[in-house]
Amino acid sequence: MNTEANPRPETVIRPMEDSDWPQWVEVDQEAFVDDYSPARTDRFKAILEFDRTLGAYEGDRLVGATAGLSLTMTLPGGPRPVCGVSAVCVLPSHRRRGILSRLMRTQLESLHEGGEPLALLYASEGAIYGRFGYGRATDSLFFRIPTRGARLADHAPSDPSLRLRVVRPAAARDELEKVFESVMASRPGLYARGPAVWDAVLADDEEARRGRSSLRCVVAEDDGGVRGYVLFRTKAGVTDHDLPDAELRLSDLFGLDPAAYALLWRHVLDRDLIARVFAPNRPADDPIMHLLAEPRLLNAGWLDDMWARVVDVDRAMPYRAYSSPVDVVLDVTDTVCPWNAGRWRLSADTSGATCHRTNDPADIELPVNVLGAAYLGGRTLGAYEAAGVIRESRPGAIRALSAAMSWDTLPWGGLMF
Ligand SMILES: CC(=O)SCCNC(=O)CCNC(=O)[C@H](O)C(C)(C)COP(=O)(O)OP(=O)(O)OC[C@H]1O[C@@H](n2cnc3c(N)ncnc32)[C@H](O)[C@@H]1OP(=O)(O)O
Repeated sequence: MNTEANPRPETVIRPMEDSDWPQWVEVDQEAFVDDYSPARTDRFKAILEFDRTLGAYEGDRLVGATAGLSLTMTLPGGPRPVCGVSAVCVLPSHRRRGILSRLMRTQLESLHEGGEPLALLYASEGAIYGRFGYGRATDSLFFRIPTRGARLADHAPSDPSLRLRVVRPAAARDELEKVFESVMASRPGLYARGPAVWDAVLADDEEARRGRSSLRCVVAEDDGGVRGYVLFRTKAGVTDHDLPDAELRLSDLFGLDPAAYALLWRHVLDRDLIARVFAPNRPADDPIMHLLAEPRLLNAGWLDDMWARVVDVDRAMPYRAYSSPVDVVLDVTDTVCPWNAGRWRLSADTSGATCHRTNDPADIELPVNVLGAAYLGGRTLGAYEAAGVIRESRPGAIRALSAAMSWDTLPWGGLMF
């Protein structure tokens, strides 16, 4: 018998419907402590797929939610469908009652029953998702480069056939999309941007500006067409002594080749009146690190980028390519998705991989998070061994798995979803 004076209604997890949209916006705004303009709300809605959402309901009242996005992401070996997890929120009055846990488990069960074998997300806080089997898979760097003295080294590539063109971003949209589509396959983690995502990238209302200039675009091109582009905003400023103190905040910078890439960096570092270039989201192996004559001027900082979750070990491990041959028995711990727990033989070489249940003795014991962390190719597994997170019973097994799963170029998502 329930003896509480005001018993809590039962919380039910089910997909959301279009009519729940206003409630969702309210829960989201409360949870993220933010107010959204109608334009931003519309952009958010356009990216969502209602049949891939889950809501936590008390009666008809929405108190928590999550969304799955059908993304095509470059994995080691090429672009594949994956599930992007986004818009996770629980009403502040209902937090720490296990609602997120139920949403996460239900989402993973439904992926297990017929979805993609890999889920990825950007975390609002790094301490949340490890408990659900996600591993930190990609890193991003931020640079705060004082432009005074920041020049490219003499070895930086250049191509006299290249020229710059200042253009309104919306007018160059087709060309930007083409450049992005061409570079996407070159880096694990980059994912295809559909029309709604491009709308958001190029959004230029007051909320998108957040106190900065309108979105600017410069393309690098030759007679054959556009070979790269940069998108940025600026924040005007002068010092007390009337010296230029404006900041240029970079969003996208993509080049199809080293010369176009270098020219775009040259340009942003050399704009008149700009005192600093702030590049808040760059890959961990950004080539600019090898191009600045004085690399210390990068003033780099380091953040987590995407977190990855292997939904099904047997489907996910052959879903990507491998850099070198490996044959190992993995003993996986996974309390959230028990179907993954136990021993699996992973056999892979550069032509493909298989992953099957086995009773053979384990070579490596590891939590499922580490498979997610290493999945996109950006982790060396020796560090997890040194941290006591994984163990080998066959000498050399961890090194072999690490070499096989690592990938050149390092993974990076490029744009939060
Ligand atoms: C992919 C994305 O969308 S990331 C965005 C996530 N959303 C936000 O940050 C918005 C603001 N926060 C919220 O909406 C909520 O507080 C959430 C979603 C983070 C957590 O929801 P809750 O329903 O409170 O989580 P739940 O009660 O299931 O907690 C499960 C466990 O995670 C822990 N946990 C929850 N949130 C956090 C956090 N922010 N930091 C550390 N631990 C956390 C809980 O303490 C609990 O631990 P336990 O199992 O050891 O007891």
